[in-house]
Amino acid sequence: MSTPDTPPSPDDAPAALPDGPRAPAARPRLLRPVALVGLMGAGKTTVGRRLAAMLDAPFVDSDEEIEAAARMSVAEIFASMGEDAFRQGERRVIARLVRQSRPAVIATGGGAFMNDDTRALLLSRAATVWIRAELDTLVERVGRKNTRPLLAGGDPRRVLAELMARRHPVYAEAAVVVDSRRGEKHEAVAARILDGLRALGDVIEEGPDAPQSQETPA
Ligand SMILES: Nc1ncnc2c1ncn2[C@@H]1O[C@H](COP(=O)(O)OP(=O)(O)OP(=O)(O)O)[C@@H](O)[C@H]1O
Ligand SMILES: O=C(O)C1=C[C@@H](O)[C@@H](O)[C@H](O)C1
Ligand SMILES: [Mg+2]
Repeated sequence: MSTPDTPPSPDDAPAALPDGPRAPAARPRLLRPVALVGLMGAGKTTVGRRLAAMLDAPFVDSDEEIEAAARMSVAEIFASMGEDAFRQGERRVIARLVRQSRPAVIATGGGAFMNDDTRALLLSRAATVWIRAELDTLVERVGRKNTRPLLAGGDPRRVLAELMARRHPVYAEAAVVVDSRRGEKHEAVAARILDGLRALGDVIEEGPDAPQSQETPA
């Protein structure tokens, strides 16, 4: 115990209470929107939701936003108004989403990045991430749901292979490329995207207690 004429010793400091209340660990914070691009089945929607939760950021999906605005499913929009009308709606929706005041994780529709205007906008205002997956993986994943108009009535493997040949060189313009491998959990893909975003340097602000990269040095 220290007295008024003895300086306090470090031992006088209150003992750390291991089980006492602590400030909650601050999460990394998003400074710019993140736009996920890639083919149908890559995981833009399902991985994107996990990534947004890790960043405590809003999650938005351009397909879901278009559906809400049109009060129709993507398949119904394609059937009743055609693909061109869908693409115009997609361009407008994405332009709105990247300008939201609070940066969000945006899952874009698989074809959105192929539009020159949308791609230019995303490359200038968002951190773009291509979630890349092999053909076999995509074919297996899209087989779980039959709501994708571009795959309706055709052979999904053939259609996806054609889209892959056309789109991969364009998706490759994204700032970050992350492979989504078969058997790897959504969370693992989201964590690697977070590492990629950190490496860009101007997308994530670290909280004081934010967990550091999961990557182990080679
Ligand atoms: N890493 C993963 N591990 C296991 N399943 C996955 C993974 N990523 C995606 N999936 C599954 O693949 C399917 C398609 O994923 P998702 O809907 O997220 O793709 P998408 O890129 O949003 O496709 P679309 O462009 O058609 O909207 C879902 O059933 C999802 O759970
Ligand atoms: O790859 C595409 O062109 C598409 C992907 C989906 O996200 C939807 O936007 C729609 O089914 C078209
Ligand atoms: Mg999706």
